[in-house]
Amino acid sequence: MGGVINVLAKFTKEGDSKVFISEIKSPAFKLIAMYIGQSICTFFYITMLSNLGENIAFKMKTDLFSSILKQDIAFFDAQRTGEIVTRLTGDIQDFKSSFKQIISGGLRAATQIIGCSISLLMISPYMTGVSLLCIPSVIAIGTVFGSILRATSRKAQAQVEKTTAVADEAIANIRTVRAFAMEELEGEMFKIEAEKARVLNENLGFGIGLFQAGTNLFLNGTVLMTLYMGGYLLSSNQLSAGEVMSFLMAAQTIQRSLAQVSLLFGSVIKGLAAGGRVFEYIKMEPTMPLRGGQVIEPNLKGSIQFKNVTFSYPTRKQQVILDNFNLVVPVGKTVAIVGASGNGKSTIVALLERFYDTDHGEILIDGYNIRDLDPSWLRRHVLGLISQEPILFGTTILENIRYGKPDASDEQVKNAAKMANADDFISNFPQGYETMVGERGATLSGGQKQRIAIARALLKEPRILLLDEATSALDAESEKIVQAALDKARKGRTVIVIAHRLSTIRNADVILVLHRGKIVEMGTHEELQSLKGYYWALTYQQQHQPDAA
Ligand SMILES: Nc1ncnc2c1ncn2[C@@H]1O[C@H](COP(=O)(O)OP(=O)(O)OP(=O)(O)O)[C@@H](O)[C@H]1O
Repeated sequence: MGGVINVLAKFTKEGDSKVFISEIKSPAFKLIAMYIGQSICTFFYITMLSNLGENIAFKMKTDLFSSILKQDIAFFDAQRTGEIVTRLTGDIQDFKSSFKQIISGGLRAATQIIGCSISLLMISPYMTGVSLLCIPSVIAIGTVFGSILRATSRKAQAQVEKTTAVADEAIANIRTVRAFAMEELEGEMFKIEAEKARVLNENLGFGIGLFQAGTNLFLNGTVLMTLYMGGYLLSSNQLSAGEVMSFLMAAQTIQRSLAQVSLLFGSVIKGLAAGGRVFEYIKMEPTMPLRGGQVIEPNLKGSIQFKNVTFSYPTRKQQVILDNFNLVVPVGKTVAIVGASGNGKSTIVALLERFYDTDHGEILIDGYNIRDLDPSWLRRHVLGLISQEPILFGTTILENIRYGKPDASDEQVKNAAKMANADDFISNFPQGYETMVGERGATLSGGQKQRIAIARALLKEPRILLLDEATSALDAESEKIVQAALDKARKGRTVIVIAHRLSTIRNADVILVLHRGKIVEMGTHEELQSLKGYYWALTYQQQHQPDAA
């Protein structure tokens, strides 16, 4: 009452009203300033945390993708696309969310624990020592539990990867799934894998729940112990009531913060496992780098030699595909390779492209061992591969052809299309070269896709053309048009043709018959016919069909 009277008395004196108002205003202003300050800090804190998380995720994503693109073809033989894509998407997302949660929750908890521990120490070092005894125990339990749960988390994420791979394959091959009426079975297969992932994730949740419950019990026990000890120290006059109260308040804040830390435990587990999976791929070094090695200027001429080549695929080492294989293709000549299915014809092309390295022997182009040449340069400037199933990208025809030479002008693209007998049908589309081809070229016929693929390969003006069953998937009519395009493309180039159809192989300079990784016959069509051996047997049926040749 006296205070109020004193304040009112101040009013009576002229000029003192300003002092009074400033006394009232000053705390209010401080409070408002504090609130504004807090909002600004919150804004910066959230924005910065979000930026940090996004930048880390961006860096991981780009590093991971470029690392994946660099990997040996053998890596892709062993992994399913869906599994690889899960690491790029799901794992990085998990890592990012865990990272943000750990930083935001962890920072708050850590500052509270440190601040309150200092207050506790100042009030009673003895009681502090006893109360904080629990922390090392929580850390010890957390470490043991953590390693067990991290393994479970990795298993769960690997299972999610498998589940995605099943879905990815079914969606990518939806026409085959539909044609075989396998929708229900695919759905069932997905369910089985998803079920396994659910169980593993539930186990993980169970483990995390157990850890959190145990930690909470432990922490609450510590608060009880503090109460008991505080009562004892109060009754023996070693601490005042105020000190005990302050101690309890600070101890409870620590307890709440530690409970918060234990809640973050799940995120730490998930984040570490997801990060581990991402870095496993980022750190992986391919055995065959994309770049590095000799670049021959102006260009190679294109003679090819396989010298005592022995090769097995890395994923199936016990099966020898080429055994001491020898082959010479002079510059500008066309060599056709025939043989029953599975005899290693496509393997020869894969080795020339350096998708794999030979186990023994060497492959030479113009006398240069291809291991000494820059692989990217070799693929971009020397070799042109056209395979049975041309893969186009879901963009325009123009961009698909330009894929062969990214800096090619529209005119060069058009010329390549003309050489591939593709310009006519492209120009007949309402949007011409700007026509979108759909995913993997789904909106084009087989013959049209193949001619775009030929144009794409011709655009880079390769010295060597590798035609791996380039016309096998086409009907007789489309085959004729594509074959005419290929005949034009062959001129002035060294060509290796792998084919079953007589019409494709009979004009080759030399025909080789491959049997179990070895050349068993070699000669022109007429020479091999007269031998009445493997070649004759392979082509017999076609010769007796009127439209085959
Ligand atoms: N990526 C791979 N990983 C493991 N083995 C493979 C791989 N590609 C092919 N093979 C195996 O290598 C052998 C030769 O295959 P290749 O494709 O070279 O035969 P091909 O003569 O071209 O057959 P086709 O005429 O049927 O195309 C086959 O037994 C095949 O199963």
